Amino acid sequence: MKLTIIGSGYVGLTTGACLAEVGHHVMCVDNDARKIETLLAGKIPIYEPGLENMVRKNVVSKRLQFTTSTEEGVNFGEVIFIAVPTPPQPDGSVDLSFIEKVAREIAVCLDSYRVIVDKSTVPVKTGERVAHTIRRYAKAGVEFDVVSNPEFLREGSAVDDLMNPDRIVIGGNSDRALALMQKVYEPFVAPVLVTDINSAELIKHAANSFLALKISYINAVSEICEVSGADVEKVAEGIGMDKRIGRSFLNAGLGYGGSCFPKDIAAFIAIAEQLGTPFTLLKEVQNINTHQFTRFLDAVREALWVLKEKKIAVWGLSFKPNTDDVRSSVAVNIVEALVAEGADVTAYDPKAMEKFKDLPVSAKVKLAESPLEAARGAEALIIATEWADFASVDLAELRNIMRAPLIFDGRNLLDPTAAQAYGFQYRGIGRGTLPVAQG
Ligand SMILES: NC(=O)C1=CN([C@@H]2O[C@H](COP(=O)(O)OP(=O)(O)OC[C@H]3O[C@@H](n4cnc5c(N)ncnc54)[C@H](O)[C@@H]3O)[C@@H](O)[C@H]2O)C=CC1
Ligand SMILES: O=C(O)[C@H]1O[C@H](OP(=O)(O)OP(=O)(O)OC[C@H]2O[C@@H](n3ccc(=O)[nH]c3=O)[C@H](O)[C@@H]2O)[C@H](O)[C@@H](O)[C@@H]1O
Repeated sequence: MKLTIIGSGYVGLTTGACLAEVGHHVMCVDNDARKIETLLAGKIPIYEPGLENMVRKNVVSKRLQFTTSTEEGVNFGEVIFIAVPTPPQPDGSVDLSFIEKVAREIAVCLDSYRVIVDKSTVPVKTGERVAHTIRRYAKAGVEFDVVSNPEFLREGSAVDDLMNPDRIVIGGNSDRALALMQKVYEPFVAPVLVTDINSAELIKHAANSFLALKISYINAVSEICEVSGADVEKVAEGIGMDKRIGRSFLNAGLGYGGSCFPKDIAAFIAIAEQLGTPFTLLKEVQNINTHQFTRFLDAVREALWVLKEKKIAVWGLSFKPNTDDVRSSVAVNIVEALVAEGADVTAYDPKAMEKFKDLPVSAKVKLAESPLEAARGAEALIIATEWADFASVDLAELRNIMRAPLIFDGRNLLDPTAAQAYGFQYRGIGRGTLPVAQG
């Protein structure tokens, strides 16, 4: 089939590459001319395992094309996916101006029947608005349908998530559109759930909010573990062994970050509020997330007494491992907080340092070429992202090059007993009452 994706960012590019990989002909559109130039030059603007090879291969076979022209894209695809940003507004509600603009842009180019698919994460009832907008701006008599097809990929494992999805959700009310959507997803081995548009839109916000709720739940438990001398890793294992609960998304840490959870939870709260059904549980999910971050920083302050001029190493800048994405990264928030208090921060990340350099705080942070170089002479080490490389660092060498042996492991990456055996004072998250000296 011929498919078009409008918005060649994280979701658009990975989805486009995977749809081409399974045999479709895909045209990715973006109004950022530099991004399209980069892609046309064979470079990938994001780091995602497996993506670069997949894009190259499908560009060579001409199944994947790039353009800045929406008109070209609308003429090309029978199905047109919208994958543009849906950022938060200051009050948490969703800024739908990108979606509305694309709807108008598509409308004026429509000449014959197209299925317009919303893949961006949008509030319930957005599909109805998109359909009205297209109807208003399109030539009289042109036929089209609007479908909701939310995306569930995770950054860092996007290719695998797209190629082997747990489910494909298609929300629509036209048999013609649903038949074309079934054809799009025919090559994938995954259950397809067909719903109305509103339910499909709601599934996305409800799923992300539930995952965030799981994280906040275990983070709240981690605080109880700390004061009671229990180990959250064991507690998570024990509750996760119940198949009804499951172990995934029960990793206690610094709280959830990234370009999706913080904005989507805020959005769902705003959506519920607007519908007159306040979702107070999710406000508590947010509160716990903030509290988890604050109490981690408090523990650092408590141990170091004064942060000003203290040399602190931070391992990890991306919001999670296996990505170079630093959008709403908790690791970056930690760096910002340390810098604001005058600490002398040296950071290292295997993939995210280039993108970190675009952030204002980077002007006040030194970047190292390896985890050990970042830790040289440091009075404390903070592990902010759980990159696998960090777990294999030689602890004896680390102990030798640090000025003071303090580790704050915000991701429970290291084995506390091993760290202590090498003379470190180790503080993880929810890992009993391991002491950290004061002053
Ligand atoms: N990043 C993720 O892991 C996931 C994101 N989502 C959702 O997907 C949507 C897109 O997110 P990302 O891909 O992360 O955003 P992104 O910011 O990486 O990409 C969006 C792209 O759209 C382009 N764009 C904006 N307006 C345009 C227009 N009028 N015409 C053509 N291109 C235009 C931008 O230049 C940008 O390249 C959001 O709603 C997000 O919540 C859903 C699942 C996963
Ligand atoms: O809508 C989206 O954009 C996507 O949001 C998340 O994916 P992503 O943000 O890429 O990454 P996650 O693996 O979910 O991690 C999000 C945050 O939660 C944190 N997290 C995750 C899991 C966990 O157990 N503990 C924990 O603190 C991570 O460190 C990270 O800061 C969802 O997992 C995807 O299903 C969804 O498609």
